[in-house]
Amino acid sequence: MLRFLKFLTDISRGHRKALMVITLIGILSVAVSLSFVWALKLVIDVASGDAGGSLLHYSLILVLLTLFRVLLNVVDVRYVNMTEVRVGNSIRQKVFANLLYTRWTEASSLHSGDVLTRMIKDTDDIIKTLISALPMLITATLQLGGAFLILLLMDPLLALVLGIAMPVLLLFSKPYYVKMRDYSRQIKESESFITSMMEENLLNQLVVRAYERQEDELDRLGDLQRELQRKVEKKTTVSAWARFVSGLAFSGGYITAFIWGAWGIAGKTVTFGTVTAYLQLVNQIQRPLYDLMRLFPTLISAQAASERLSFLKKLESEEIGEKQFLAGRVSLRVEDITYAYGDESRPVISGFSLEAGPGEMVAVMGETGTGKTTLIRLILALIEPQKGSISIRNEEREVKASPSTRSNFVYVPQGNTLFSGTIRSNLLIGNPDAGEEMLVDALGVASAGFVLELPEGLDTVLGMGGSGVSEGQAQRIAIARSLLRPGGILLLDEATSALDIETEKTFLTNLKKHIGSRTVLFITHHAEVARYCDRIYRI
Ligand SMILES: Nc1ncnc2c1ncn2[C@@H]1O[C@H](COP(=O)(O)OP(=O)(O)OP(=O)(O)O)[C@@H](O)[C@H]1O
Repeated sequence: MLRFLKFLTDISRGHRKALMVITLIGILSVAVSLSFVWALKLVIDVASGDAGGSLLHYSLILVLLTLFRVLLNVVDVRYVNMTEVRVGNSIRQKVFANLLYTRWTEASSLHSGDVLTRMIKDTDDIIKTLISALPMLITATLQLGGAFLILLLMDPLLALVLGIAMPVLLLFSKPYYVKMRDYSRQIKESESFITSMMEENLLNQLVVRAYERQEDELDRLGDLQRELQRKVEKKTTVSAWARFVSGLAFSGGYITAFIWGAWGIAGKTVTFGTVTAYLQLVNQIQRPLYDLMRLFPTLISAQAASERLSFLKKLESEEIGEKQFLAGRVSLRVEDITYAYGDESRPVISGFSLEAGPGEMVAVMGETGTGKTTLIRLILALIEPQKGSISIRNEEREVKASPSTRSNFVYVPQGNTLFSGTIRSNLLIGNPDAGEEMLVDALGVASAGFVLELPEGLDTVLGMGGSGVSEGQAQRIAIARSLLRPGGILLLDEATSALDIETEKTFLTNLKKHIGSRTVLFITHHAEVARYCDRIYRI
């Protein structure tokens, strides 16, 4: 519980003033409601002759209080809605930023479907708690306390009789709390599974269709949904039982107050006004109690959500430090490196060395699974070698590869890595300041001149994953994007795998001609690529 409160305190930083205003509006509403009860009693007592004073005067107060209550409600809704959006945006920004800077090893082990569920659904639970549940917890407690105090002043015995119901409810709450928290966690896990499963299917639609897996996948979704339903049913049963007990207590309270009042009127010990006030007060005790009961599941769900979001927030970030950009002619040196993903007795790369200098094209070849992509990850300092070192140097200095030297590399990963949007916006990722001429030149070197022949040219809109162009075309746009980035070392991981031999040759000839003082490292299976290189390393 303490951890939950600490999480809420941290996450609400920057919004505490807004949350305080919402709580104050709530407190003001409570004060108005309690004053309303008092005014109601006076109006009826004056009307029935049990008290002196002006009926018009008290009626006017009653009307004004009603108007004020309605007005407060409108202000509250507006303020709550605006704060909801702001808090939601800020939580998602913080979590998303953390994810973008998380160490690669941790980030790559997360399932994006699970992460999205946490960022969307769990964040919603936290927002609901911060904006509605916590202020309501305060106002409901105040309303309960205030109404109880007035009742105590009016009729201490009735207040005590009704007051017994509360400790009974609290006694009941503990086992429910534990059970509901467990079910909430399980429900959230199930929701994550479902989102992950659907997301993976949408990403791999082609495989699903080609392997005619639609029915199987729908069955799998059905199983996961049934599992979720079972968990929700269990949670609902616990919560329904809690509602039943509390409902009995609340209704009992109302009937008690009503009969109490009727006997009081019969025995002439209380006035009509007092009985009306009793009933209003019981209502004002019941309502916050109902609210508190309703808050229970929300708070429990939010506690589970806070644990899941904390996990994302606590992922270890990379220490990027100040960027170390080496200008001019930059070379790369890999010295006797060894790397294992987990078990250090089974390294993926062992004692590997490599040199690549400015103006050189160097190839790293090896069978599949021998660690070529791992080498790129090491060069980009996404992971660190257990032994050996990787460094880059220009004429002035030599620096060890680290996240802060990443700006010196231009990387073309395997596969289609284009974003949805125009081809222009994809190219500008390489260099946001690139002008039209630079874009056209880069497309030329990458043998991607076809872009300019498209009806919309650079402004052709691509779908998710660059859909709208072929694999080979996407690869060439990705190469053009990389050529625009101002780093001294080009890392091309199977970057020509989807090109036909002629296009590949044209591209390699172009690249050799335009490489200038850049250092190029090819990861490749293609003998053709290796033929254009100055040196070949086997891994
Ligand atoms: N994130 C990871 N965690 C654990 N093992 C990994 C991870 N990524 C790769 N490996 C393992 O490391 C080995 C080398 O993988 P890598 O992707 O570097 O090979 P590669 O030479 O690039 O293969 P390919 O030519 O097929 O692309 C493989 O045995 C693979 O199973």
